[in-house]
Amino acid sequence: MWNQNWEVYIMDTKYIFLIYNPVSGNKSFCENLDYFFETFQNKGYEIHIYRTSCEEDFSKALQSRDMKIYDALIVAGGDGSINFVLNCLIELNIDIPLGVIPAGTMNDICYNMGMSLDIVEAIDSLSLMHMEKVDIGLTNDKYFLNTCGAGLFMEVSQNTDRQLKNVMGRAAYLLTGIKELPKFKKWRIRITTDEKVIEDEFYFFIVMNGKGAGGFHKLAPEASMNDGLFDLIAVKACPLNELPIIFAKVLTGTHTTNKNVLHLKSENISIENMEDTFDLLTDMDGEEGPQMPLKMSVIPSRIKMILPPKQ
Ligand SMILES: Nc1ncnc2c1ncn2[C@@H]1O[C@H](COP(=O)(O)OP(=O)(O)OP(=O)(O)O)[C@@H](O)[C@H]1O
Repeated sequence: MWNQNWEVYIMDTKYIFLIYNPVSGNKSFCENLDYFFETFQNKGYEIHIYRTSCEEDFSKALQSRDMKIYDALIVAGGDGSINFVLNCLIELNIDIPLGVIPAGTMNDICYNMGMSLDIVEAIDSLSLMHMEKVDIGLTNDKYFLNTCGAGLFMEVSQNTDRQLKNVMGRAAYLLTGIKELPKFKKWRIRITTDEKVIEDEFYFFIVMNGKGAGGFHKLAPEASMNDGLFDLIAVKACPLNELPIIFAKVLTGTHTTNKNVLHLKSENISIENMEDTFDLLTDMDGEEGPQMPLKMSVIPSRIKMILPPKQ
């Protein structure tokens, strides 16, 4: 078919659009580009490619072509890259199956969706083109696939230096987290769900669509990306010596019954800052999120993702 730019597309060719962030993670996706081409070409796909050089490029990539010709959009990058693409797809009203390659540092989104974190294995799995619809979250006017939160450790991802991430990987987040410990403070917030209102002092809260964040794979052990619900996990302002116990339990996913942990499920959650004197930055899928107050809703089965086939 002919598109507006007078480029020729052949009707029965299958097309994939690949957007990759060359600086995500340890930059290793670039070494796997050839394998990506080999795998998809062998399955009969023609590949069009866009290399990002800044945040604005995700939107530019999707606006600069007729997305209707593509059978799928694949993003190679970290959680931030995936989040930018998700937001652009919805803002531009583009309905296309989305595949993700775990080329970032933490890759929480890929992990939560059951993808292998090995890039070659992830490419093999994507090439099977098994698709499922998943829920997404909306906070104020921004969308997320995995998390939205604020408080202790929530700014670590945004505050970690890119070069440190490239060289040290996940350990870079750990270093930044340790550096941020002395700054943390308790915070009075009001949490409103469809069922209840809770006002208390907390160290942090995180609203989860998937099970894990920040490399903690069982942060919301009961969460599911297709149950139409959020899982909120919040740690109350308890004595400091109780925090290590909670974090140890987070590793095994047994923290949700701890007296200092609030866990609830809801379709809609609002969070208001009740402090007069300070506000906190929010985090959304590892990037800076919207300003408080936050009004969050689940949008069930909103996006078709390419996922590993169920065994
Ligand atoms: N070519 C580029 N050079 C520098 N920064 C870029 C480039 N392309 C995109 N970016 C920036 O990369 C950031 C997103 O990085 P991304 O989240 O994908 O990787 P990561 O931080 O290593 O992984 P994760 O979020 O999984 O820990 C965005 O802030 C975006 O603006």
